[in-house]
Amino acid sequence: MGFFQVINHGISKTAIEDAFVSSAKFFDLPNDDEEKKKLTSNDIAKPVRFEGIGSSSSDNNNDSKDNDSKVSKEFIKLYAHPLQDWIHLWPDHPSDFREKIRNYAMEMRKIGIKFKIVEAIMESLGLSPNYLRDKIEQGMQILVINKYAQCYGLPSSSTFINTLGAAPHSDHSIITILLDNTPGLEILDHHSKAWKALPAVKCALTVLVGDHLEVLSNDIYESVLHGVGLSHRNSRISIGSFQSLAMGDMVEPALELVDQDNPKRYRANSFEEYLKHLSSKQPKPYIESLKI
Ligand SMILES: O=C(O)CCC(=O)C(=O)O
Ligand SMILES: [Fe+2]
Repeated sequence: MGFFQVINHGISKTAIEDAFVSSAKFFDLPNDDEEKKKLTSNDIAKPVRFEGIGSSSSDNNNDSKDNDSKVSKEFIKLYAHPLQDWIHLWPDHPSDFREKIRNYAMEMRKIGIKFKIVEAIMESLGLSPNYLRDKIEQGMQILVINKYAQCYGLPSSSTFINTLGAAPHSDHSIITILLDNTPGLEILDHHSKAWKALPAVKCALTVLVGDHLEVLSNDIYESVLHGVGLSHRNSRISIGSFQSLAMGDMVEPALELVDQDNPKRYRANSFEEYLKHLSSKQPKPYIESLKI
């Protein structure tokens, strides 16, 4: 279905809790706070940027204009690898933001790349566990911290079809590792074509298949359409760690997965190209634009 959940991952509870507390403190700063004002931008190419509630751009490639107008979330996007290139651009208050978010980013990188997740995915495809290892290690990591507004007066069964937190989209990444402080993510089940709420497993990491994994696996893995509804119960914070190759590195179907019966289904493309696609505001989802 394009995602899996990981438990017993060994990431310290403190690192996770600290990242959520520090993120909440950032979002709680008043909107005319200097730091927020300085980082506010809807230029998607910016390595660090904040967007407050009600703005009209989005980092998701197939949020439609109609959906955008209803979206009720704010977020901060942070390039996070190589850390030393970016951390000085991150907010420096709340005073512990850089430290706590850096720790979190490093934990996500460790579990995603240095340990088993990417390796296991490569192995499951019949590729060497080290496939693209160096490129992935030197690749990009982007953190997106989202805060969804609490929405009073909603029926408890409301879904994002009615009231959007994040419009349906797939991520551009190879994988995205997500954590949230309250449930809300829904995914489209390819088989039944129904939207389903993700199982709420305490402390589980949710790993989403991104477009670039669909490409490199030549359609064995399919990236997952996902979105977020708003809750009447409480506001929600989620932190996604997007793992990709470097900006200009080309991603294409692994040659080992291409033969006469399984021709190449996608053209080679890069993260840089994805950004261009986003800025062009084409309605076509990025992954569709890559299909041969
Ligand atoms: O908030 C979530 O659970 C999902 C966020 C998301 O899909 C994204 O930032 O790309
Ligand atoms: Fe996403």
